[in-house]
Amino acid sequence: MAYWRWLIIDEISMVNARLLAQAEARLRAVIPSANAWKTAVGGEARPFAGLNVIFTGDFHQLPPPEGGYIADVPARFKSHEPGSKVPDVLMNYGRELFWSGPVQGVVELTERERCKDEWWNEVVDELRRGQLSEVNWRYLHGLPVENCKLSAAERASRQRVITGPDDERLQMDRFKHAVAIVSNNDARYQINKDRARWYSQTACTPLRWAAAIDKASTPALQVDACDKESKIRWLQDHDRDTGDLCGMLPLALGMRVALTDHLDRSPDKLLLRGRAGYIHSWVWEENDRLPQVVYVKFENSGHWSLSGIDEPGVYPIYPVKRQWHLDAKRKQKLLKVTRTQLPLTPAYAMTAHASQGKTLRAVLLDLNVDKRVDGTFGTVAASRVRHREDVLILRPFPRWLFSRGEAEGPTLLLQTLRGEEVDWKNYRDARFPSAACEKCKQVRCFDAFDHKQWENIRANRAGICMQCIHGDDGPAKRKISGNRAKIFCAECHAHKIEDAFPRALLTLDAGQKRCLSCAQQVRALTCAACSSTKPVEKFQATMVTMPAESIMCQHCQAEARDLPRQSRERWFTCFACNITYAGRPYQDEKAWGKNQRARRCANCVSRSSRQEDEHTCRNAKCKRKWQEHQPKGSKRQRYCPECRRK
Ligand SMILES: Nc1ncnc2c1ncn2[C@@H]1O[C@H](COP(=O)(O)OP(=O)(O)OP(=O)(O)O)[C@@H](O)[C@H]1O
Repeated sequence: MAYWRWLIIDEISMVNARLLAQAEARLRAVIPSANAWKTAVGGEARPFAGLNVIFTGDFHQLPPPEGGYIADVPARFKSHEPGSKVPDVLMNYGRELFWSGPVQGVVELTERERCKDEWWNEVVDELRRGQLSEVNWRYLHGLPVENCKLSAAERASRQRVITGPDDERLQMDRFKHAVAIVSNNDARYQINKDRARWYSQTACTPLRWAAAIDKASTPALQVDACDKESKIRWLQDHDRDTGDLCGMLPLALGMRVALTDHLDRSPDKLLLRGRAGYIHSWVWEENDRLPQVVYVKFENSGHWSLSGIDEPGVYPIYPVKRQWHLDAKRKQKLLKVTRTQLPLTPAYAMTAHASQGKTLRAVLLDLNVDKRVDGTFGTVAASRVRHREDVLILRPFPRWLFSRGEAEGPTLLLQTLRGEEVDWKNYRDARFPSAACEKCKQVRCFDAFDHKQWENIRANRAGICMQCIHGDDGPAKRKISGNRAKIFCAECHAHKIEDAFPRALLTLDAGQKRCLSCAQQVRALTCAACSSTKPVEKFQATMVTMPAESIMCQHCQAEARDLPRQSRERWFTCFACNITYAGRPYQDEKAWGKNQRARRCANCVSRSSRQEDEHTCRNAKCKRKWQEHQPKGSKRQRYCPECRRK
């Protein structure tokens, strides 16, 4: 390692930020300081100890399942508050290697070599951008497309979603052994077992099950979860949780299997994890749980052959021992189990993560995935083949799953690596609107205000941050779980999140909406009651956040309040904020005449009028509201103090 000069890391999108940080630190620790390239002119160690590192990959492909995505925007670009806490230091360090300088330069490959099918490449591109078009979605499903001028043959070739289990294309040779690409390991494990059974039936060859032998360590034996039923359950868990060894491994002669571990790294054989082959033969006594050895003939194996085995490309696979933990999610893992099993799995299904980087002869896709699955699943799974004819989609899928837009992190990272200027202030304003707290006067991000206070700010009124309300003991931030879709501001031409807009201005048509910071810059307003344009000082602060037809100057407000109730056709006083506006309330005609609570302005319409620590009595005859602080964890009182006494 002391003489290494180059390090090449492929599929960088799947390397997690924490692992990259650990690798970088390790290199600096092990490479001797005597190496001239390790230290810079100033004497400090260079990143990666001065090695030349080449990263290859595409950040618009799948992110790592855990450990932090390198292409996620680092915390320092998101926060308005200098010195705010970084959630995971190691993860942040790994990200910064890419975002702040050590990675210099980027080379972009723009030509597609794997697939020359123009239409399929167009579909893959749309999936990559998270903008699958309606037309292509309809073609994939074989649905009619308006004004389609394609030939019947072309349209048929574009229908990749199968019509059902009887679809003739499933009987084609290439799809009989084709691998199914799925989104998670549970689905992969189940499909592998089902298709192994199906293979043994269609090939008329007996299916045998190799059952893993699990030996629990003493600490594991002492916990309750180590009884007989649990051991049977372990055999059903998928192999990623159990040391990459299957619990029940179906085996049949001629069945397609893949390695779950690196077996032989010699350059002629390269029997690495994921390498597929067919079961050639085995040595397996009738009553044994496991075979003594399974011989696998590997695909594209060249001409090597082992001594004692005549047929080229055949390799003996023996059972191996691997350790796994019952408490794998804990930091200090204690409950160790040792499993003995063959390092093989049926090669009929793989996760999209495992497929990334591979070129496959034919694939079966399941695109009807959970909405939490990363949007890039589609592009990774669909781009493994050379022609559209090599893909079949197993069931219909909704278009919205792949039309949720592309992740912003990879695009911004690419801009940064290209050396382009990124407007970080604009980025922060669009995603993390901020405001000054009325009490401490510090500019805080919107999640530092509770919902009620932020609603005040959205209506251009004063708001107090959570820290000033609760002190150091209370929560400093609230959890934001709203819609993160961006809305276009007609004034500053930026796409911003909903929280950056006054609630009232969101009722306007698209193209007329104005964000809060643009609304605050308005210097003159026109009163809808007297039609005169006056400086903004002549209006209440909240008027800048209202649509033109609701704006009323202070003079007209005072006049309106002196008028009799009957004249309220042209103005109203909001029940929640007690401000008089021109026009009619946001509520529908029927409600506003009868129910004064419904008489709310567009800023207050969906805001709860519930006070902090306010409760409504459960007693149907009482329904009284009372205020009482009920700490978390204590028994919740559902009846008011008076009903409790009764
Ligand atoms: N210069 C080339 N000439 C001909 N074919 C090529 C060339 N480069 C790549 N290919 C073909 O494209 C296939 C995919 O290439 P490669 O694995 O390098 O792509 P990739 O960019 O890593 O894709 P991904 O990251 O999506 O897996 C190769 O298996 C090869 O068949």
